[in-house]
Amino acid sequence: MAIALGSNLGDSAGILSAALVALAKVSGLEVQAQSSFYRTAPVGPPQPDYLNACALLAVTLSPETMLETLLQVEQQFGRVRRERWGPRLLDLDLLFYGDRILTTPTLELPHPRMIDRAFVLVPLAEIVPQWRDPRSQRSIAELLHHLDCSGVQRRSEAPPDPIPDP
Ligand SMILES: Nc1ncnc2c1ncn2[C@@H]1O[C@H](COP(=O)(O)OP(=O)(O)OP(=O)(O)O)[C@@H](O)[C@H]1O
Ligand SMILES: Nc1nc2c(c(=O)[nH]1)N=C(CO)CN2
Repeated sequence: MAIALGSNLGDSAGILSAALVALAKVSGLEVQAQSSFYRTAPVGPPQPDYLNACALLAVTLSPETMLETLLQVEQQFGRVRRERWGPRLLDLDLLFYGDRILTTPTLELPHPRMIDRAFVLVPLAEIVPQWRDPRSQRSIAELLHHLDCSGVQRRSEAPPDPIPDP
């Protein structure tokens, strides 16, 4: 499964890195790959630029438990829910879970807005370029073809793949 990370308040690079460390400590969850960090123009109301990234996770947790885990890590980093699409210290979204298509009152998979967001698809293409949207069957490259990527700028190299514990 994959997640998107975003922050546009505080030390965004430190927050995204620390959130990935916090997630890697959750039992039943392994961070398999993470993208570079990207500075991205805000979508929605006027607000500071975001730092965005994506990560690929191997999990034994259900989609619902994963969503709860992401909400807990958001709260750990002091996220206060205010206006929709407004500024935040940390936003974690579940992008997809295998090729499951799911709609419950609290969780929709794949994330319904991810295919319209260059700030999600550009980092995602780095770590899972072969992914296809199970609804439209379109590849990331096909989806990106229709999007304006001019507001998405790479800020850091992806770290090397994690060395497995002995
Ligand atoms: N795939 C998903 N990933 C994360 N949250 C989801 C997903 N599908 C539904 N939700 C629901 O959306 C709720 C609101 O999420 P959030 O506050 O992060 O929205 P947002 O970041 O303002 O906007 P967006 O969802 O467009 O990124 C969550 O509490 C969760 O129940
Ligand atoms: N560039 C960018 N814009 C956004 C982002 C984000 O992560 N990056 N998140 C939002 C709330 O989901 C609203 N707007």
